[in-house]
Amino acid sequence: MAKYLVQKSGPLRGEVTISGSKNAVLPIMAAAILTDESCELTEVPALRDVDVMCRLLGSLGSKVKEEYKDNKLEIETKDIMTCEAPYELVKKMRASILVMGPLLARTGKARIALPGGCAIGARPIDLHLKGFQALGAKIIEGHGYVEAVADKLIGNNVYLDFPSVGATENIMMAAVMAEGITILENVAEEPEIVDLANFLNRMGAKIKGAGTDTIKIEGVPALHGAKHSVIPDRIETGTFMVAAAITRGNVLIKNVVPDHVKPIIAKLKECGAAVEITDDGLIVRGDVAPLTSTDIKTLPYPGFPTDMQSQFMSLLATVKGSSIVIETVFENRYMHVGELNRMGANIKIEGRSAVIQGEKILQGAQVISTDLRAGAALVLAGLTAEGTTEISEIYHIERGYEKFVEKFRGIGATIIRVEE
Ligand SMILES: CC(=O)N[C@H]1[C@@H](OP(=O)(O)OP(=O)(O)OC[C@H]2O[C@@H](n3ccc(=O)[nH]c3=O)[C@H](O)[C@@H]2O)O[C@H](CO)[C@@H](O)[C@@H]1O
Ligand SMILES: C=C(OP(=O)(O)O)C(=O)O
Repeated sequence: MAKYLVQKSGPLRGEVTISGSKNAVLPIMAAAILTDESCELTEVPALRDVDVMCRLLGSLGSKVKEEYKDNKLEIETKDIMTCEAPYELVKKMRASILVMGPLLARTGKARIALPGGCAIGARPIDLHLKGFQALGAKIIEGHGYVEAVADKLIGNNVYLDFPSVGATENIMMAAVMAEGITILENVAEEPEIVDLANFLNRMGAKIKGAGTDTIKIEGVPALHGAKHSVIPDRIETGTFMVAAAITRGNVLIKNVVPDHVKPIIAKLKECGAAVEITDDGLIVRGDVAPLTSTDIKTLPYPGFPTDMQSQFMSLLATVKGSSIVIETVFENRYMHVGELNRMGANIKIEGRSAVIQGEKILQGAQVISTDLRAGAALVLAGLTAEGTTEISEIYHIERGYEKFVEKFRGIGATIIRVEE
């Protein structure tokens, strides 16, 4: 099993370039099976999750040409060989469920292993299924699998109980070739939804309103191949922004969309960091003033992203004053707290809230990365901790960060990956 060894690193300085977005590329890859023509994707991050999606699409019948060196992917799905996403792949990556909408749209059938919960919450898929049902699909559950079947999908109005990112994407992909008009209300407004809608529209879909709470889809008979460049990863951006602040450094972060990280910019400024938007990207400085506490509540976009909660908590553990973090999106996203406390942080959990007493001198320790962002938070904490932080189960981190160690080393961090 591989591990990261992180040493206290002093102020990080220099430039880092952000990769394409994991959460945008995964649904876009799934959408590529909606056509029998070839789709070409660029700015594809070389990640474990992308690998799993390539394997899943391959098992469904796609020919996937990976040019990881150039961050390119070509996906061609002349025929769908099977409509099933097996447990073997779904258990490796929950986002495997995103093939359900496209399979249903293209073949009238999708059978997917139920993903179950994970380290951050129960994560049911009831809203995805309700949407498919509204479009005319019959849902059958049993033996750990869920199946959706429809002779024909027909446009309908769907109101989501919660603006779920995955449900918005899955239902949108199911509806693009349904007969008539579909109106999706109370949907997620994340930039990744907009990127997916832009890709689908390039394939010939008729989608309006992505990025707002209401999306209108006019069904079309078929989609064709398209080329698309994936948006930069706003969570990777945020992670390096916090890295600059927590080490009291000065880092230029390139290939970013500043609008996508507005809530992170706002919170870093509240803490006393300086953030400057330039033509080249974002310059984040943690060395201009003493950093102080702030409160955070995670919310669907454009609120503060849950995927940045743990990384920000590492920062709050080191600044002057006490902070409150409230996690409203996932019911159990505090697995990193125990590990941060083992490094000397003082964080108490009360239901969905965490109270952080700051200004702690963190100490390196052996810690476990329980999920992707928890792992990133431990790397950030390790950069300021006395001695060595040994992080295990880093496969979680490598699910979603491309060249993580290389990028950190490029701005002066002392971090190595070791194989045991
Ligand atoms: C691959 C991907 O894009 N992953 C992101 C996506 O996950 P994902 O799409 O799984 O997240 P959702 O927005 O669906 O989940 C948000 C909340 O809604 C609940 N829910 C969701 C669907 C459903 O049918 N029923 C239900 O109750 C979930 O349990 C959770 O509490 O958005 C999350 C919220 O921004 C991010 O943390 C993930 O990084
Ligand atoms: C929770 C995340 O991803 P996933 O939905 O793939 O588990 C994440 O990217 O932080």
